[in-house]
Amino acid sequence: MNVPGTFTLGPGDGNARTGCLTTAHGDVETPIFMPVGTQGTVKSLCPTDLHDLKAQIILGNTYHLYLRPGDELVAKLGGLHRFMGWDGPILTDSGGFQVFSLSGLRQIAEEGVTFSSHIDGSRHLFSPEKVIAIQQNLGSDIMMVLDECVPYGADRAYTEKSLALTTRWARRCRQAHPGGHRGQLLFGIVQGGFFKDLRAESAAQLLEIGFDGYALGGLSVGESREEMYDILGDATPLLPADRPRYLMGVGAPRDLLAGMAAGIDMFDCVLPTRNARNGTLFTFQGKVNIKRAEYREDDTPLDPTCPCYACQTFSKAYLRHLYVARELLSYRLNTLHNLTFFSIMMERARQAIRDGRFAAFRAEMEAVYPTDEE
Ligand SMILES: CNc1nc2c(CC[C@H]3O[C@@H](OC)[C@H](O)[C@@H]3OC)c3nc(N)[nH]c(=O)c3cc2[nH]1
Ligand SMILES: [Zn+2]
Repeated sequence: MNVPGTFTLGPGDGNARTGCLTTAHGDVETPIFMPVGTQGTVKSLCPTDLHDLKAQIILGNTYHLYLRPGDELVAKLGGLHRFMGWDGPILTDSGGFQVFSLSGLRQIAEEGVTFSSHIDGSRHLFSPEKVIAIQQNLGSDIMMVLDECVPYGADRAYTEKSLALTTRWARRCRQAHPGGHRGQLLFGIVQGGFFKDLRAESAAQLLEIGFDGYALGGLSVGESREEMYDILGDATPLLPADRPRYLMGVGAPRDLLAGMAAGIDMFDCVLPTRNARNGTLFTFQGKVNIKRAEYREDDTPLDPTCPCYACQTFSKAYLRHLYVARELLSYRLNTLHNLTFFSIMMERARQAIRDGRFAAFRAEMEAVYPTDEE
């Protein structure tokens, strides 16, 4: 078995590429979509469900798990893998994003960011050293550095100042986790807002520090699709080709396709799990809003080509009934299906890249997921 951090590139097609990332809990075939399991669970699913839908790696979140149940407790109970019963790879975000998006009363200083818990208002400090210690306690296979995800619309002066601090924090994270520690990998996060020269500066600074992988942060923060794609196209080639490239918080099917076309290897987004809970289901014939009256008497499966338990067992009429009745089973079946769709879509994308027909695959998918939609 390769040492954790080994990233072997497979066949490519244009800038799209396939690869294999070795982690301490197994290999990850890329490009990959990672289901979000913020509080130590992919909402409404068991680990066995995740294995059934061929999830290769899932996400946990430092901010949430630190506040509840506590990273020290999770460490005492054997780490996040044992705690949640998931034996595959886990990536945890540093919590930088959640501190800026969820908590109250934030103060940014050289030392780190001080914030109030969204749960009980208690005050906490996230320093680079602290978020590394938390992720080491959780035992995640891929850790993220502490960064400031610059808000959309921040001016150049703010972005520049934030970038300099974020780079100093990244350096401190690397010093706190020089590598090798139980095979836990550490990824840097490129910031720089929507200023291409600042993005280039950020990438160069992170490369000089040296990380196991590189993420594009500060995107999917409310910008237009063209603004995201503009930065994506410009910044991705600045990331080393021989290391994994991770686009944080992205995204819808069309955004995954655009990301892969630009050379991105890893994605995460709450879309499939969150949309499942509000009745929006993804199929290879397009999106289905299961609460619509047209499905009231529809005895056909959601997607006859889908191997998931929901599509193999129930009708649209039943899925609609569960949703309208707010039954818990609705969350579970809809989530099972949506994550199965994302998993199959990514498998088909990997095969299309290997076969040199990614452009055709992308066009086929965009025909049912048009770029002008929501
Ligand atoms: C949605 N758009 C978006 N999400 C983002 C996240 C959270 C993903 C994390 O948040 C949780 O999902 C909401 C997941 O835990 C995920 O873990 C990686 C980011 N995290 C960091 N550290 N830095 C960024 O610049 C950043 C940008 C994002 N843009
Ligand atoms: Zn299905």
